[in-house]
Amino acid sequence: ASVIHYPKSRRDENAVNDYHGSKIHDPYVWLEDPDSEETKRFIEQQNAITMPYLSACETRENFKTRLTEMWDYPKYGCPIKKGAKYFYLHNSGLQNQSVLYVQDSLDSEAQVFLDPNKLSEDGTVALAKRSFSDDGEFFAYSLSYKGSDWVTIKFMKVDGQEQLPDTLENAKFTSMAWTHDNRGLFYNRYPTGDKADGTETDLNLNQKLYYHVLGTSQSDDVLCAEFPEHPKWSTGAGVSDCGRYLILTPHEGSAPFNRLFYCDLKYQEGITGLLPFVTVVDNFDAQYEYITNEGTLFTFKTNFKSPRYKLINIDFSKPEMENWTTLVEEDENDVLKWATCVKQNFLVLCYLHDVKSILRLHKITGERLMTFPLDIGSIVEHFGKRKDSEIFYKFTSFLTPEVIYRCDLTQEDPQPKVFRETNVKGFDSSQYQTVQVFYPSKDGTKIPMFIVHKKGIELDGSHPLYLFGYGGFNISVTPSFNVSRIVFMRHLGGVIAIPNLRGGGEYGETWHQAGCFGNKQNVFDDFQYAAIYLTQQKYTSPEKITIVGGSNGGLLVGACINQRPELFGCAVSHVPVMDMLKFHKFTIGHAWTTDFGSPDKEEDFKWLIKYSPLHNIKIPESGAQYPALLLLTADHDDRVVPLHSLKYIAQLQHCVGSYEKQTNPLLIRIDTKAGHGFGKPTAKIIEECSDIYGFISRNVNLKWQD
Ligand SMILES: O=C([C@@H]1CCCN1C(=O)CCn1c(=O)c(-c2ccccc2)nc2ccccc21)N1CCCC1
Repeated sequence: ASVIHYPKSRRDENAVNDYHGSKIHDPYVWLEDPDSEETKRFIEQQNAITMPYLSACETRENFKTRLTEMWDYPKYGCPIKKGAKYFYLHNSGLQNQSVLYVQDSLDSEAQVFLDPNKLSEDGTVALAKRSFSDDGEFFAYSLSYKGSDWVTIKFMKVDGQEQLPDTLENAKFTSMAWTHDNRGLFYNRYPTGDKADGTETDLNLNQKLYYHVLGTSQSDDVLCAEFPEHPKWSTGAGVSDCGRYLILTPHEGSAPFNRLFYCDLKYQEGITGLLPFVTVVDNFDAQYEYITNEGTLFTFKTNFKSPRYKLINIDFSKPEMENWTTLVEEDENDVLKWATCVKQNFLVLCYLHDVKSILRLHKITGERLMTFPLDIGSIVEHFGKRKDSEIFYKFTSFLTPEVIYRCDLTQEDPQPKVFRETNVKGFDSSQYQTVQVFYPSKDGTKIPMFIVHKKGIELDGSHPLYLFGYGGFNISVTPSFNVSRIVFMRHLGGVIAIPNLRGGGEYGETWHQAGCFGNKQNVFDDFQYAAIYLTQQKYTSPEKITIVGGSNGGLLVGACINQRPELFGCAVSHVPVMDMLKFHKFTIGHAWTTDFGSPDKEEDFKWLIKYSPLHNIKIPESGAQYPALLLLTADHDDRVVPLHSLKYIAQLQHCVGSYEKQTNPLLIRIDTKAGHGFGKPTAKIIEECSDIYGFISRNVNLKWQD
């Protein structure tokens, strides 16, 4: 492979920080300023070697052509009923953004209601959240620009699809909850500096709850809740199904724990200032998620003394814990993922059983009525409200694009029916198979893993393998349909492996905690032992393995190539967290201490310094080298700011780039008008995928198979 000459970048040898007595160098600290000429030049120099390298990958164009063809299939969201109309998202195939349609009934002519593609020529304006007033008269929606977490809230009158002038800026991580008198809506805002466009790295603190009265200007919005003594708290709020109560559930971090307050809006003469809240739960020991209420009797989904979650009832007329009752007990194996009340007195509950979805119908009084028939896979979307008599849900799996089911609960024995089913032209799922295995990690813990591949392959160690991991924040990696992975299997002979690493939510809060704080190394071990297992079982061999992860999964990749470079031939790390000593200093990074711990605490620092990717780069022992590495980030990523990737690649190229055995490339791709991933236009996704699989093919020596 041609040796790459990496740009030389300034190292500030005076930049040293003291952490609990340890002196830690930070030579690329100057890369933390996104607006400096030096940082901009660094980015230009890196892209100047990366983009030509990626364009030269010979399979790239084949991959892009085939990916574009296969991607071009219609995608639908579940219909949602608002007032007397139905609304649903639809993408004809290659549109940059999905379009919101409206129809008077499920089988009547649909019209475009809101087309985000009209809001930018390159598709970088995305529709984030949607919120209809309870009677469906008004519609609020938030727009995200260039991939940033910042959103602008806009309003429409549904009849006549009339755009209203109201515009709310500086919202982020925001609720959008209408009062049932249609007078206005609750939302969240952060105080901002002079720039809040997603390229700034300023900390997001002191989120406040406001009430916007329709027809007024944002400067008149009413401040309803704030916690000046707790700057890290979020102030997300919701309005109860009956419209009478405002439920406030502050979070302090990313863990499934929140406080619980409410305000009885009935006794508010309008909303004119800070609201009086009644405290129900005043600690972060558990999560309480509003499901529904009947008068003062409230149902919550909780992990209080139930790590796999359960449903409880709290009567707000006597909210003390000793009066709480259990409506649906915690299951002894399965994790309760969501619950919704439909048709007044039914509950639909969705569980995860060994990483596969299960859907059940219960009476509102708790007892189970039936389990819906369902294939092996995931329920990824659902819609059904207390006042509706039907529920829609979307199923997907590794080899099933998507099926939307409708279940009409007015029937005696309700049977779900296929409402919409999409096929991908040129893809014959019968040629492939999915298996689930349970392999031992370093400490012997059995870890579930899905393996997807063409039927009939020889287990001779010859197959290129795409190993994807996440492992944190209580997020479950469940089966999903991914066209680029289908192309990798179909045209590059690839095998896909998805281990469900500790730190995720696959087995509830115990599984999550097993990958947090001082247990974080379990996540890296689980991933490394997945590669060892797949090599031992002769699916593949080390030089043919590509490990892939994004965000917290990008940290996983960074840590694993530092710790065990000899296990993998290639690595792709998307928008990763790499500086574990400073992550809490930028944007919303402070909320991640609930998984990572805090560098400001001595005990936590001791764990963090041991695996922090930026601080554990070294020449591999015994003649090994780093896998071929492609890092990806973007200028408007304000979830995980690009400085993590910039500092990591600078340090890696400096320490390892000129090591004579390091013939694998160590590259970074910095995109523009893009962010952490949410809302990315189809065109950008296809370009990025083509670059990634071209990079993998070139470094794992794959040939295109027609
Ligand atoms: O993106 C992430 C993690 C994991 C998934 C969600 N996530 C987040 O950081 C979630 C971002 N996020 C928040 O952090 C908070 C919040 C605000 C103030 C106080 C507490 C929480 N509220 C949110 C509300 C809606 C959507 C996202 C929200 N990471 C990037 C890398 C490491 C973790």
